[in-house]
Order: sequence, then structure tokens, then C-alpha cells
Amino acid sequence: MIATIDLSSFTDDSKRPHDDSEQVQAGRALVAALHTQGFAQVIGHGLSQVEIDQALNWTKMLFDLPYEDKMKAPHPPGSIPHRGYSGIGKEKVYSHDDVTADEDESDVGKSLRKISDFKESYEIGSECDPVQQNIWLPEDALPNFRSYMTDLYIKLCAVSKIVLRAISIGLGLDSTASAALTELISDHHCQLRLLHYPAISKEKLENEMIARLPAHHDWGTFTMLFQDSRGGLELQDPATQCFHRAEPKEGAFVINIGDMLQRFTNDYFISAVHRVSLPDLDNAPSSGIPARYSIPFFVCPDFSYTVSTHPKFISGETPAKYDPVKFDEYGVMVSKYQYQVEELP
Ligand SMILES: O=C(O)CCC(=O)C(=O)O
Ligand SMILES: [Fe+2]
Repeated sequence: MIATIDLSSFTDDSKRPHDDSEQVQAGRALVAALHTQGFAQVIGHGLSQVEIDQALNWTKMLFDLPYEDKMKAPHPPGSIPHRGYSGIGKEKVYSHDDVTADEDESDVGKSLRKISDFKESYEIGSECDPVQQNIWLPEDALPNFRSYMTDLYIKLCAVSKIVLRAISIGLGLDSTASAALTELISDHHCQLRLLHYPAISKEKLENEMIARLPAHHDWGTFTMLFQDSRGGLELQDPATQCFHRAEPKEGAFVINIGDMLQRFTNDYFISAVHRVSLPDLDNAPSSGIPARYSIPFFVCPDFSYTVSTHPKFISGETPAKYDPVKFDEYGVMVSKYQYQVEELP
């Protein structure tokens, strides 16, 4: 069961002046869901279903382009810059379960599971990111794509700040703690990712080792995930270890906690394990598995920001678990374990 939280008391102009008690109630409900499960469905966040559909349509238009066109904006080899287009099977995400206990850590990047993720992706950041520059298609390959996505990035940053405000109010943070929390969002270092999981025929499913996206957790502050009407995202309840399917919901995104907010809160919020799975062969429809589109927006601090646990979350009963960590160093460390983008041909 995934909680649904309505943030319209933060966004709906018709409710102005906002009723503080409604905001406190919504903030507390969000915090309760993030504390017990690490994820929730969020509605009333300021983006309408029409706007979400528009973003998913642009995503489809991008991936409908011929491969040669998409390869005019190729993701460079390696993990930085994390920008541009990666073709099917270029990225493998693997969870710690894929890494056997006796393996030498330094070799972990070479010991990837043999299964590639059957998806293609396109990574976009801020146009003002001082570290990573966007890699765009030529304008004539998909006119207005660049300006639409640049605008979407800015809108999603604004939504993420509303979510953070709701979290701050729900936690009852004072202004100093709230300011520290705000540092976990950088306008210039979030990541907008467009994803396409192509349709899979039953025959392919029978004969090949393929996956969509194995269980993993994200390493930013939190992730806002928009998915199409087919759904497919599953999130693990930390108490029961069971995966719950996030049913597509009108006007909703799924929020999942990332490692930075887990560390800031000393595990009060847990970084949520999630995956996109394929049905068992026996349960697959004879027509195969339809295509799926999704748009995760990874909310992150600045590259060079050092994330520390806030003292509010440290006590005799809950001693500090984490050393401060620089976000870029953490990203390099985790990406070695979780993601590998193969060298492009
Ligand atoms: O496609 C999805 O629903 C999930 C994507 C995701 O978890 C990721 O890219 O980290
Ligand atoms: Fe993820």
C-alpha cells in the first residue's frame, strides 16, 4: 500500500491565503509516509496531468526518432558528464545482491551481471550547471525539444522546493534546520532523465536474458518519478521487504527518498529500494509486454556540497551513523557499484 499525499494547500492559488493547518497536516502525512516507507504518491504538487502527458509525449517523440538521429547527442563514455542519449543495453544497473561477497571491491565494476537493462535513456541537467554541460540534439532533429526540456527542468526544480517545504513543515524544523535542508536542492545540479522501456515480444522474453531495471536506490536527495499509464514501478516496504506496485494515478508522481536525505536525517527517512520488473513468462500476455515511458527527476545538492547529518536527528538513542560526505565523491563511489554506462562504439 502506497500513501497518497495531496500538496494542493501549498500550490492551489484558490486556497490563498493558505491555511497553515492544512499545510501542517499535509507535511506531517508526507513525513509519516517517508519515515515508515521511504516513498509516497504525491498529487496537488502544481503540475497537472495535461502537463505530465505533454512531458511523456515529448519523451516518446524523442525515442521515436531514428537511432542515427538520437546518436547525434550521444552520452560520452564513463559516468561524467551524465548527459545525452544512451541506447538500449548501454546502461546496466545492478543492486548489491548482484555483487558476490567474495569479490574484490576494486573489480566490482567488471563483475556486472550479464543481463543488460532493456531501456534507452536521455539525461538532461541545468543549462547553468557549472560541471556538466547538456548534450542536445541538433535543433532540426526535434524542433523545440531543447526549449521544452529546459523549461521542464526549471518547473520540476520549483516543484521539488515545494516538496522540501512540505517536508520541513512536516518535520517541524526551525529556520536554521530548514535552511540546512534547503541546501540539499541545487537549482543547477538536479538531473532530468527520460526513459523508454521498449515493447518486448513473448518470444524475446522466452529466449533472452533481459531486464527492465533491477532493484536499487537513488543516491540524491529524493526522486520525483512520473510514469505513463502502464505503470510498472515497484517500491520495497522496508518493514516487510515486499515490493508494492505504484499504480498510475491521475496527476501524481512517486517520491522516493535518496541516500542524501537518509544521511541528513540519520535514517529517519530510508533511501527507498525500487525496481521496474518484467512479468514471469507464465504471466506474460501472448502479445508481449508493451512499451513504457517514465521521467525521473533526481533532486540533488551541489556537486561540491558536503552532506552531514543534522544534529536534530542525533541523540543518545539515535547516535550518528554517517560521516559527512561530499556529494560528488559519494556519487563516484556509488555509481561504481550501481551503474555502468558502457563505452559507446
Ligand atoms: O523508470 C522508472 O520507473 C524508474 C527509474 C529509476 O528508478 C531510475 O532511473 O533510477
Ligand atoms: Fe531509481
